[in-house]
Amino acid sequence: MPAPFFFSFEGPEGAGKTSVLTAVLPEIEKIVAGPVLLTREPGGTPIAEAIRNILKSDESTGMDARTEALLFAAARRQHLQETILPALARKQTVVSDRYLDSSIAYQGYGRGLGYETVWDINQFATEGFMPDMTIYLDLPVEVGLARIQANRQDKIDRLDKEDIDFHKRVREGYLSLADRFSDRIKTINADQALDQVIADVIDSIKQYVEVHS
Ligand SMILES: Nc1ncnc2c1ncn2[C@@H]1O[C@H](COP(=O)(O)OP(=O)(O)OP(=O)(O)O)[C@@H](O)[C@H]1O
Ligand SMILES: Cc1cn([C@H]2C[C@H](O)[C@@H](COP(=O)(O)O)O2)c(=O)[nH]c1=O
Repeated sequence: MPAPFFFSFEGPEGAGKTSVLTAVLPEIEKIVAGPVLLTREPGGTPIAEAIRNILKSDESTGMDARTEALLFAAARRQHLQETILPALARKQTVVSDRYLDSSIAYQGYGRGLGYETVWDINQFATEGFMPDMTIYLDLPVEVGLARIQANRQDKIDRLDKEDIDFHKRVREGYLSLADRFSDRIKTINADQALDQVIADVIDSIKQYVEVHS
């Protein structure tokens, strides 16, 4: 069995992470020939899920940007210590729906706190622990927002409701990260039929595992 891997999935709102993850998880289990733990950020432990509820709630409208960044980082710390690292120690591959890149994109670029500030607080939170490979689902923000407005009006949360310029800065942040960490981040065109997105993601993970086993 290959070494356990830590994969993260990233993307702006409506990129299709949930749809893709549901489809690719059984394929990843076959590729790594072992058990896979699917988890998410913010969340993945009771404490981090409680922080998630605060972060997503409309009652948190007006939350200070640094408070927001610190809460995401705190949830990440707990998730890493309680869920991710123990699973890897059990030789279980971990797939996380979002990780540190989300903080750089949303708080660093979206909120304008800047790359360095958000990177630094997350170094404290993670002690530098990063995914082996990150799948970034890229698409124009208008396409992603139209998808969620058409399909899940009821579940649109505080961050989804930010204005279009915020979401454009988030995408710019992701594109800049994909450029800076091109060895780790694999960009997938998410503005195509779901089956094609799924096939591209599976191919990328297969290639990565073949080379790194
Ligand atoms: N490639 C695609 N083409 C068209 N529609 C899609 C595609 N991928 C996902 N969708 C639809 O877009 C909506 C959002 O998808 P999904 O919930 O998987 O995205 P997400 O990235 O998890 O969103 P968020 O992070 O904002 O929760 C869903 O209704 C889904 O059916
Ligand atoms: C980890 C993380 C997440 N966010 C934002 C991105 C989304 O708007 C929500 C999470 O919702 P999802 O439906 O589970 O994708 O939180 C963020 O701003 N910063 C972060 O570090």
